Amino acid sequence: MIYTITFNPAIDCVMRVDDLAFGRINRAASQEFFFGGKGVNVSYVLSHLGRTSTAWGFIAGWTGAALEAALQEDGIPTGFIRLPAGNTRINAKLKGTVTGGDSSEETAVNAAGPVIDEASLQRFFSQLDQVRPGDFVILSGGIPKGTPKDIYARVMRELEGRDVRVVVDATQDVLMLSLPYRPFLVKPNDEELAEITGCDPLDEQALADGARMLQERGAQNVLVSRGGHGSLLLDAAGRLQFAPVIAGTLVNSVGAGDSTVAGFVEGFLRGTEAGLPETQVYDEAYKLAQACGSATAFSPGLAPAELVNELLARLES
Ligand SMILES: O=P(O)(O)OC[C@@]1(O)O[C@H](CO)[C@@H](O)[C@@H]1O
Repeated sequence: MIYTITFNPAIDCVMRVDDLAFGRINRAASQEFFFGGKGVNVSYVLSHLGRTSTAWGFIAGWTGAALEAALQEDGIPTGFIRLPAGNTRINAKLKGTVTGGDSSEETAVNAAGPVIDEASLQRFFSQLDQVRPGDFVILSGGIPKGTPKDIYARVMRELEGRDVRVVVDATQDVLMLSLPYRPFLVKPNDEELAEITGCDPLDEQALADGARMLQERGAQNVLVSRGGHGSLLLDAAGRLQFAPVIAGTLVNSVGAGDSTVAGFVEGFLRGTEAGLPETQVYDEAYKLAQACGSATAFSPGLAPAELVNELLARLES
């Protein structure tokens, strides 16, 4: 089983606004709602690829109830802990031109989200008893204010010795503190890696050094997404590869990184299930990761299966 864990899920309100300016009323040309948060997005992309995962994490209030109902309606099993107070956050994602500018940009305002109380955290830790050998646990996204920065590390400590592969998609201390527990995959983007290494901007050499540092500290596979510049993978077999971006038109970058994570996990499972040798398994995982990330970037929503397959075929040709 794959469990995605989103400590701070969100309803993403995506609005197209042209000539955006502070200090006045801006009118949106379009508005769409997506049920998200990083782990939830991973669950959605996995389901597009035909793989079942269970979405865990914390929800609150009417927004949380709406998110849970939507996932269930979309066939994604859930096991969220309901917090006693607050509401699951609504994140504003604005796309369009800013006054004075001529190119379209993406601006996000991510809300803080509800506080996770101690009793709910305890319930969550009891839930981890359900995780079995061979399972994947994907810890994705930011944590609400007041949640200890070593929370992902604590989850991993709890799962230690159970033959569980853990993926960590987090930033700064939350990521760094998880490394001694040997996460199967970490996926910082280049900006996050720059924050960690203190080296900005990162050229290819600095990116490679940063990835090696994360591996030396414990990560098994390190996948660094670089937006329009492609990505790099330092795999568990010690091979470093840079991949250029797949050609296409950017429609939406929200969730592209999460789609990359989903693709890597699904590709790893497909390769393993097919009995491929280790290095080929990572090659398959990396290709599907790229195809899924780009399929989301080129679509209004998350990685449609048809486009994923089309891009994968392009990478394989
Ligand atoms: O605040 P976090 O948890 O870092 O990021 C949350 C978020 O921006 O990540 C997803 C895209 O990756 C969105 O669905 C969501 O709004």
